Amino acid sequence: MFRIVNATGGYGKTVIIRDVSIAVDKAEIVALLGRNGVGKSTLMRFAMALIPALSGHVEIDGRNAPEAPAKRAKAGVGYVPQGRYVFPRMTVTENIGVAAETNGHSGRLAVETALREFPMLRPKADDLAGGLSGGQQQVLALARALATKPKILLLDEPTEGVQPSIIDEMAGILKRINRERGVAILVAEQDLDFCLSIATRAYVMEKGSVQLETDRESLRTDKKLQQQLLGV
Ligand SMILES: Nc1ncnc2c1ncn2[C@@H]1O[C@H](COP(=O)(O)OP(=O)(O)OP(=O)(O)O)[C@@H](O)[C@H]1O
Repeated sequence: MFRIVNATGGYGKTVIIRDVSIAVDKAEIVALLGRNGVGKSTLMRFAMALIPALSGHVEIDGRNAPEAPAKRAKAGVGYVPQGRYVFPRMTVTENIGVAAETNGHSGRLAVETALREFPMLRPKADDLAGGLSGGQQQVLALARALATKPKILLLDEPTEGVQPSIIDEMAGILKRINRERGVAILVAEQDLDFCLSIATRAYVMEKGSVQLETDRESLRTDKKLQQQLLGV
């Protein structure tokens, strides 16, 4: 359903990712693992057309994805960047409404759906997003991405700076979204336990390339692999 094909790209003349290919099927949850700085975020930016492709391309349902980020979002790619980026001076409701309307959907319906799906946001609906806790902002960023009605969600380190109880809740939320809405998820993470709790497959990156594709069982049992590739 979603494929990154032979992706090569970086910043200016510096090539960071080389010849990376990744596929995520409809309604799959796939993890993108690797140590700090191996290029996970850069691959996510490539997938969202936020950096130019030196070579390679992205396919959605067998078709080449449009090159501009806004068009890619309309074609069904939802993206939550590392550090989340909600609009801090807008309320929770406004954040969700704007995301929906920018992508041609009803803001009112998106807000209703989000507050139903994420009870944690209900008491905060009229609060400024900048005043929420890290975990609440992460959930809001997720709600914003979902308001665009994506086929696939790209999540860049969603557990970073989020307290453990909310990480567990987030894992539950992602599994539910995946099951009930049929949204595929590609999640870049350093938190192996979180990935093991939600993803059935993983790609492991090293130095800008995919070194290994593996399944949950192998990741869970192969301690040597964990140490070698993730430093855990
Ligand atoms: N905007 C940028 N301009 C130039 N170089 C960058 C930029 N962003 C990242 N890099 C470099 O690209 C390399 C890969 O970084 P990237 O953020 O993609 O890795 P990562 O695996 O996501 O790591 P992290 O978990 O720390 O985010 C690093 O060497 C980083 O310094």
